[in-house]
Amino acid sequence: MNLQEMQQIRRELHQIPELGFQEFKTQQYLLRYIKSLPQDYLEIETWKTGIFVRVQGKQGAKTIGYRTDIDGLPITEETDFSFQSQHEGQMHACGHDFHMTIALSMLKELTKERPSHNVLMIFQPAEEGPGGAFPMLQAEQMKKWRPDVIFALHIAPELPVGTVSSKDGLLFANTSELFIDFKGKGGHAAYPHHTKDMVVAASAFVTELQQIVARMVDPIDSAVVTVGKITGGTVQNIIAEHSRLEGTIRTLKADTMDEVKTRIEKLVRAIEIRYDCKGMIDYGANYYQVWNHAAYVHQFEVGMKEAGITFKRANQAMTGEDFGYMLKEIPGFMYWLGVDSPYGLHHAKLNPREEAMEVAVKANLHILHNLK
Ligand SMILES: CC(=O)N[C@@H](CCC[C@H](N)C(=O)O)C(=O)O
Repeated sequence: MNLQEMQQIRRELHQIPELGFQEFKTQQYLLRYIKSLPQDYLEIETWKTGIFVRVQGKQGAKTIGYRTDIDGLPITEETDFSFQSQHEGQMHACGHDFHMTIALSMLKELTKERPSHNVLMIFQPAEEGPGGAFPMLQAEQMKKWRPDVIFALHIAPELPVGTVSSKDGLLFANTSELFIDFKGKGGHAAYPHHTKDMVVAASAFVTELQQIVARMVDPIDSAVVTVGKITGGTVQNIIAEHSRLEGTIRTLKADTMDEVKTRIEKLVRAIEIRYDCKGMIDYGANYYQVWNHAAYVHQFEVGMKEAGITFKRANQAMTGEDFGYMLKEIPGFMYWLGVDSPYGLHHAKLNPREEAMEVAVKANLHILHNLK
């Protein structure tokens, strides 16, 4: 597939971002394209809003899995693209439009040059939440077409086009979503002494929360707690009866995740006592760390040299990825693809350079044709 065709697909997908497990238009778009390819060696099966496509290899001794995520984020786009999101309040702000286009392009090339190994292309919903990788691993298709090795990529705004990056061992952190509701007693803004103000309770919680990382986690280890959203109250002169915090916890070690959660629970109990309210915690979706298998990262590094693509050793990142669940069961790796965007992941002006998709397809086909 040439760059022009990739640009067209990426831009069409960019206009229809959908949240986790609601990727209905996206699934239809992908299926339409996949069914337009020569079908001789393809088997296609849907799973919820995702898709499995199996390419029957010439020898078929081994199956290589490749996973792309397909969901968007609840962000209002602020780019000046002519192909802006048509779904209000939703945007492909994490590059999944790129990821899908790269996968379709790989598939087209595989139907032209049949691979030696079988290839299982996995179009996975809900990476941003609540997580599609874990349930997809339990799917029937995963049992009958189980890959022997699996890989995936993620765009990296801070790396130049033409560069890929990875490392053996831990690449991405353990993550857990965090939702906390505080319930108190509302009332007139002029009579605070008759109320239990949940805006004040939420504010105290957020301020104190950062002490968990600053003072309770070993500085040699690492953790992040971020509150990305606070809601509470109704109007300016009514004291809020309810407040809600939505955030995420990131840790390099699984044990540290347990420790941070215990500290959060203690802090919520302390807020309950201090502000005479009720605090309820829900950890939402948890993602297992992305742990790359050294032997495959090594093959990837060697392969990129052969393909004329710059390989850079990556640092560990506090991003999360439910692809970690796939790597927990199947050996393989994940890598960063340089896309040179002035705005980062999850930013309303994310603007990755489209030429990077050609680099990714070249890199991925090289892996598929050469992986041992
Ligand atoms: C690559 C990336 O940005 N992934 C997301 C995964 C979200 C996990 C979950 N919803 C959470 O917020 O904990 C990320 O935010 O790192």
